[in-house]
Amino acid sequence: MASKTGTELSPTACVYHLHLLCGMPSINISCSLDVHVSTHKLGAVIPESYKLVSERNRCGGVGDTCGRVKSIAVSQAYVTLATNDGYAIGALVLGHSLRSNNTTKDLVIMIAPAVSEAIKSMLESVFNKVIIVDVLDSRDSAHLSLLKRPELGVTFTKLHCWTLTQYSKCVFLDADMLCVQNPDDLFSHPELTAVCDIGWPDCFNSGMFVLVPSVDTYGKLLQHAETSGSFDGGDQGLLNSYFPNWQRVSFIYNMVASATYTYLPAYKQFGANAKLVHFLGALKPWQHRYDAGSGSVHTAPGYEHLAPYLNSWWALYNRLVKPGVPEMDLQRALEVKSPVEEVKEIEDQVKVNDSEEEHENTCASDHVYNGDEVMDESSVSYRVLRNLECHYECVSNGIDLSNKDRSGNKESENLDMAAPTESEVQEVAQQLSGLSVAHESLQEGQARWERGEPDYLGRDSFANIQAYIDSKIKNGK
Ligand SMILES: O=c1ccn([C@@H]2O[C@H](COP(=O)(O)OP(=O)(O)O[C@H]3O[C@H](CO)[C@@H](O)[C@H](O)[C@H]3O)[C@@H](O)[C@H]2O)c(=O)[nH]1
Ligand SMILES: [Mn+2]
Repeated sequence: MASKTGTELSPTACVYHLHLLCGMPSINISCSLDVHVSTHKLGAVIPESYKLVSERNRCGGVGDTCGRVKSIAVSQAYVTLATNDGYAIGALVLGHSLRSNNTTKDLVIMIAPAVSEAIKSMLESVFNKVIIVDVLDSRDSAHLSLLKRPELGVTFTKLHCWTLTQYSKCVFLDADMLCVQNPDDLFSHPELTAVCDIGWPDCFNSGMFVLVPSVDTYGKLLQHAETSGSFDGGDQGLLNSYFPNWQRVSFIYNMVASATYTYLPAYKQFGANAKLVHFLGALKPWQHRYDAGSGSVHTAPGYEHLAPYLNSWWALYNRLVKPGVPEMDLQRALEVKSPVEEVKEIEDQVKVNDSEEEHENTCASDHVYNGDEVMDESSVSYRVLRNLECHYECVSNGIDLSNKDRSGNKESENLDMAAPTESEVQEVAQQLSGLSVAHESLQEGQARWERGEPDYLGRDSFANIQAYIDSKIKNGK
């Protein structure tokens, strides 16, 4: 607990003070504010009506024995959000990971009424406060569909964190984050401090941000949402347009796990400093399959680089969360959502070709990913991307496709498998906006990388680079 002494209380400090004094929900804080904002100073007599300060109040120390204001608790908290049981499980692991890294801050979770009783009581054992909030929804399907994440409208609910005026400062954390080192030094930063978004670094990623709760800011944010909306349909677009002068802190405070492989040397150099890891994207840690036999996570293809973090997440989950939640509730909470169902279906359908020789000459991957999504095998997009991926892998394996007759050999047979028409290719390339490479040579790939274009297909993943190096070594090149 930090405390402030010897100065006149600022209006905001008074708000905290009153919250601390009025630890009882029956007190209507808002109608008391006007009086106390202007009259309370350190040493001032606390009116009878507010002598409710209790020894049990964890912030404590606000009044002396004569009922005078002695100090003002300025407590700080990490805040997260879970509108359903799945994210609540994520939040439980996040909470444990913060505690196991010895945070000195309070932990607060905002939940929607949809969170089940069993999981709610588990949350109460980990978080200092469990607050039930109304779900705010942007209902902006147009923008959200650009993000391909229709479910993210509810992330507007995050805005409620500005109403937590009993805290002088908060750090909001997405429920899909994991603390790997103590990040408490974040609290020395002002509102609004955050980390660059990896997709558009002029924007911040709203998975972690430092905020100063204020009913006034909350109202203005809601107003901003109403008048200007959000350019991405979620909270991130709204917050970025409301806080254009945000301050940047290091990527280690919101290390987007899926980005680590796009700049591997930097990851190797700085990755060990990470304090908060963020499993951004459609497939969350609790949606990966954990294999109790091997004690490790079966990472979906394309997510292999996340294995160390996913294993840490599952270790905490297995040790501290799973034993405390009834099996039935857990099953419902971890109910695998569509992306994983699709992964399983595709995995079951695909016959993995183990033959070493065939492996060299044909495509190594069994699935096609567009970013986070596993695609429907029958779709045009699937066939186009499959074609691109086959091409890439043949190139990676040192197979020169440029002079081959596409109908007369094995690798080209594979390449042309269900080959899409030219217009289909164009259509999908357009859909992927920015991915204009139909068939890419290594040089083109390098140029794309140097232009900083997003690696939608994960072509530059470490696994692919390694396969390429291995094939070169094998071929003595
Ligand atoms: O149904 C939902 C969806 C989200 N959340 C909460 O909102 C957060 C954000 O959603 P998430 O699925 O983690 O989004 P990201 O994949 O991280 O996507 C990005 O885009 C979102 C929408 O702008 C931002 O909220 C994120 O911070 C940003 O990282 C979650 O962690 C939860 O805390 C829920 O409680 N219920
Ligand atoms: Mn997130």
